[in-house]
Amino acid sequence: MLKFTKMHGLGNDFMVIDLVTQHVQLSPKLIRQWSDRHFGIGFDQLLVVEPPTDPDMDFRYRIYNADGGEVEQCGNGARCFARFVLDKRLTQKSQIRVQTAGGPIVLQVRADGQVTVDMGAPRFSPAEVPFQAEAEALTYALDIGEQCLEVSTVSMGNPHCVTLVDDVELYPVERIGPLVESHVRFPKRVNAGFMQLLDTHHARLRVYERGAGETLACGTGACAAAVAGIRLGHLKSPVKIQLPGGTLHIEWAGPGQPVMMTGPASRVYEGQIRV
Ligand SMILES: N[C@@H](CCC[C@H](N)C(=O)O)C(=O)O
Repeated sequence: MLKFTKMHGLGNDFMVIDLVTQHVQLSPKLIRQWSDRHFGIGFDQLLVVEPPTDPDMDFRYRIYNADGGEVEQCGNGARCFARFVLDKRLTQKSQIRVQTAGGPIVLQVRADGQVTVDMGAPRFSPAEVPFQAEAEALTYALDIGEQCLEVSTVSMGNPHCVTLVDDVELYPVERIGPLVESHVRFPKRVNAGFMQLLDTHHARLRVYERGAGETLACGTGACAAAVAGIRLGHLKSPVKIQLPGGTLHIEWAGPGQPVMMTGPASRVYEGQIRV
């Protein structure tokens, strides 16, 4: 029997497993079975806690989308990761340094229970996103067949494409999201964010996530949207990003500086599954 914890960050939900004290052979097929909302446990991402391979880090954090693919980063998951390792007494540190495939991040659980994550510095060069473009620019014209979108691309460890829209509730995210997610100019596919500006410190966002579909919240998506809005001169730090599942607070001092994300992390239940 494999023990797991079901958690969520603003409704972006996770199965979290401790592979410091347990062992399981993961496969894309097994992850797809577990993620199924009718025949499995149901989640947007599987989060795995492992011992670090880098001695400067406290843990290694691995992330798998509902489609079974391993990805580089997950912001809402990072906050749940912090709660999980403290609740399971895998650490007693107040600042937790975590190794991810998208680069190191630092987690801090605050006295009010909210978690602040230093997500590292965003990257913009097309090669780092990755995105096919001749040169780096603030926006790019992305031809999706039926229309051309003006998009910003950002790597938060994982790839993001942010489009400004007039009304995010009315915007057809379910139709346009998949066209952006699997656009040929994103060789690793992309998380497609659609942002409506409200004022200089406040925006609404919906994200069609790579490998998971539209979720109630995307932490790295909120960071990427805030960063894109600041770079374009529409937003100023700190920024509140309002997602369908709730609000995240994002701070960014500018190029080369880390993005700080603050929000909640909730435990739903403890479970075990036969493997
Ligand atoms: N929900 C996450 C992002 C999860 C990974 C993403 N779908 C990807 O493929 O990069 C978040 O909160 O950041």
